[in-house]
Amino acid sequence: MNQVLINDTTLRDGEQAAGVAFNLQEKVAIAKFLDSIGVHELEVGIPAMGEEEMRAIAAISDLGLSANLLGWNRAVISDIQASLACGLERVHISIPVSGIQIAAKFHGQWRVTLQQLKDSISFALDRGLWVAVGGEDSSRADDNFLFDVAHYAQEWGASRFRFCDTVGILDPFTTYTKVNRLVAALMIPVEIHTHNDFGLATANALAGIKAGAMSVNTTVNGLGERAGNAALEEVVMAIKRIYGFDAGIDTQRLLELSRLVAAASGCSVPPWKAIVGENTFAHESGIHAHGVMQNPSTYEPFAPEEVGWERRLVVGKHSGRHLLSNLLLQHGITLSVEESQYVLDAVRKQSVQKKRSLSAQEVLNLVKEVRYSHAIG
Ligand SMILES: CC(=O)SCCNC(=O)CCNC(=O)[C@H](O)C(C)(C)COP(=O)(O)OP(=O)(O)OC[C@H]1O[C@@H](n2cnc3c(N)ncnc32)[C@H](O)[C@@H]1OP(=O)(O)O
Ligand SMILES: O=C(O)CCC(=O)C(=O)O
Repeated sequence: MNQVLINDTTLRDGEQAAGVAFNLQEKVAIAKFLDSIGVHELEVGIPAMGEEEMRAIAAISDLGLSANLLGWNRAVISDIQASLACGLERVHISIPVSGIQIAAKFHGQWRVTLQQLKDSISFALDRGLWVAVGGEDSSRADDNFLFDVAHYAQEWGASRFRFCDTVGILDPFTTYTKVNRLVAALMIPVEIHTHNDFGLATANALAGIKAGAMSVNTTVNGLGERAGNAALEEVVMAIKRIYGFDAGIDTQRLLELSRLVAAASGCSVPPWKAIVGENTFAHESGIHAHGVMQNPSTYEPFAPEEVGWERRLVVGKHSGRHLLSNLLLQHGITLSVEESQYVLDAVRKQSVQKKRSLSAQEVLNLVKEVRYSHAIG
């Protein structure tokens, strides 16, 4: 792996998640943050949506960020005009490539589809824009037709072709095969765009990269249409830690970024969410906590600080003696083996009642109660 460009689409596909609506300030703040941690490219929105969206995109365009900025467009001249009016220098032009999409959007008239693509690419190029093309629903397209469209896009002057698994129906093996063939057939770079309908968006994004895609679409927290997209934090950490490739992103700020997008989108992150979920570096189970206290690598794939977290050891239903003693020692308390077992039994009972792990103070209260009942009992 020599190069992987991260083209983050939180501000476009991320915002397409039902119910998510960023305002101008939020869009600007997210764009600035992504840029500041080294994300290479940002798909900043859809100018054709109208004046308000155009104002937000123009405001991002005026920031003078280091990241390349792309506006998303249909193969429609007025969409490209809207992108130009925002001051963008790069456009992504999307065209459906599967039979099902062409039937629904172009009454099955694929020649008309291609003509619209040709006209919009040439309109954009004539105005000095850098052009990328997206094959919407590439994963369900007839392979020969997909190749034809990609070749035409290349011939007509596009600088990149996006392979889209629009409804998230591929697995990593098929993604690899399909993307690899496309990469081999084209001179221009291929980008991989995946969806999470079967929970495979990140795995498929990695398969696309392994197959030779030079750039990958991500969204923060995996936000996006339906079940979302490949998560930025997952893709960046997976290529860093599994493939040993550093994409140049400041990973220590991934948690802060996740929180910014969670707040702006109103979509909270589940505790078990990879990389940024609250439980990713929390240990409660006795066997795990015992191991982590000896050596954190026993149960952590990398150090929490690498993504902005701190490790948490919490006492709860599954905890054991070692974790309990560790907590109590910090408060100057040592228990006998027998006392520890009484306290652990009480912790289990209370955790089940409260349906959570316990705070340090709650554990200390249980210690007092156990000691008192045994003193008088
Ligand atoms: C897979 C994806 O994520 S694609 C991106 C999806 N994102 C969005 O739709 C969010 C932003 N969209 C919008 O704000 C609106 O849909 C707009 C402004 C783009 C268009 O709005 P409207 O003119 O009201 O049309 P509407 O959304 O109802 O229908 C889409 C139209 O675009 C056409 N269309 C869809 N994709 C394409 C394409 N890639 N190229 C050309 N035309 C297309 C449809 O055939 C339909 O055309 P019609 O109006 O002639 O029947
Ligand atoms: O860029 C494109 O062509 C469509 C991208 C997209 O959001 C998708 O296919 O899911």
